[in-house]
Amino acid sequence: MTDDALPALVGPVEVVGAGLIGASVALVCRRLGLDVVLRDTSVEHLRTAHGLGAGRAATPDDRPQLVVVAVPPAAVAEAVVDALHRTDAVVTDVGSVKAAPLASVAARVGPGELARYVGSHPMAGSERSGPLAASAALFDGRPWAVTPHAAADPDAVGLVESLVLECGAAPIRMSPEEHDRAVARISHLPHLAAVLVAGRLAAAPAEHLALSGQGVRDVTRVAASDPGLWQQILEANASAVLDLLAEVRTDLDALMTAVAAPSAESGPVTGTGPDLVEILARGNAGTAAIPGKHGGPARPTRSVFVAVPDHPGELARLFGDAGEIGVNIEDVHIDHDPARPVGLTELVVDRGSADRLLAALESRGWTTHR
Ligand SMILES: NC(=O)C1=CN([C@@H]2O[C@H](COP(=O)(O)OP(=O)(O)OC[C@H]3O[C@@H](n4cnc5c(N)ncnc54)[C@H](O)[C@@H]3O)[C@@H](O)[C@H]2O)C=CC1
Ligand SMILES: O=C(O)C(=O)Cc1ccc(O)cc1
Repeated sequence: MTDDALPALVGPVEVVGAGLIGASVALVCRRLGLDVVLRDTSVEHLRTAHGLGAGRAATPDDRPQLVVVAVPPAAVAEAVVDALHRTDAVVTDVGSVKAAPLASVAARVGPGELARYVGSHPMAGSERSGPLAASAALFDGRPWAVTPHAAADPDAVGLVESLVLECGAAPIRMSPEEHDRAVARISHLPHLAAVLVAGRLAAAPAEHLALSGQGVRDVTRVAASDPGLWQQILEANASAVLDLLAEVRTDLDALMTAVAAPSAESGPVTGTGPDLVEILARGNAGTAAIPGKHGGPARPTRSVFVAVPDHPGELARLFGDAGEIGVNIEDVHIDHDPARPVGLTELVVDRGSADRLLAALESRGWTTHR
């Protein structure tokens, strides 16, 4: 999707750092037919990204319209400064933290160069890294923060928003400082919560782990991410993260008191903190507050569980049937039954369509679980 009021992205686009995010941006730009120039300190990543069709190696004659810096957080400022010195292109970066790299860039370039720099941050990715994990569909329907500083050239901001739209994402403009407070809450704290829960599993007895279901997988998925990347992200946003961790420490104390407190049936509740149900209900309120896909209000969904035989083509048949029944699948998770050659597939659908989907799948011979 493009916006006629914004400057057109015509290329060449230079991508510095052809890993998960950089190679994904590059694949989108190649799909648009743009000339894409790749740079990476890793010859292997460069070769892999090129082999995936993400672009070609840079030459001294290249004159990019836009440079996208997609290197690890601690290397962002240096790579942005280098791109501003080396080219007359608009320069953006996709780093997970915005204020500290901007301060470092602003201290090292002239005003004309600084005007061409507009930071940004796609709220999409995965626990994997490197070009082999890249996908042109990575940013589809995702929010992408665009964080201009006060002296940014409006055309440069517009070009970065054009890139975001071309990637299928939704640009959300905010200041670098507000962005950093926001991601501390919706990305960095959730990451640390996942890490703490997953850390309790590392040395767990095998017979405990054998009971693992979808819940523990949902809560811990991002804890599989690269520790080096996350060390850099958390160090760059330490102040906002520490503020939230202090609040969580208070919450944890209240939770321990509430779990230890006698229930209403077995005796009077002592203390003045929230009781367990209040704490659990606050979790409900928090999950309901997360906007739905495409930034809209959260739409109520329900999960429909279907046993899918472990044979080639069965999943495609299930999706085909759901399509014929006319129900949109919002999300999908697959769990493997350790005891049987089936996958338990969770289809997340609009709450109003769930009963219809269940009945129609059952009539087509699928084994469902309510
Ligand atoms: N992993 C994720 O899910 C997300 C990451 N980000 C941000 O995107 C940036 C890139 O992260 P990923 O793509 O996940 O990492 P990655 O490790 O997959 O890719 C980084 C690439 O940069 C290269 N590189 C390192 N230093 C370099 C330098 N000085 N010059 C040129 N190339 C260099 C590496 O060889 C690698 O190919 C980070 O700043 C991260 O904070 C943003 C959104 C999501
Ligand atoms: O895997 C996921 O769900 C993520 O949330 C990935 C992610 C990692 C770092 C970011 O700065 C943004 C997104």
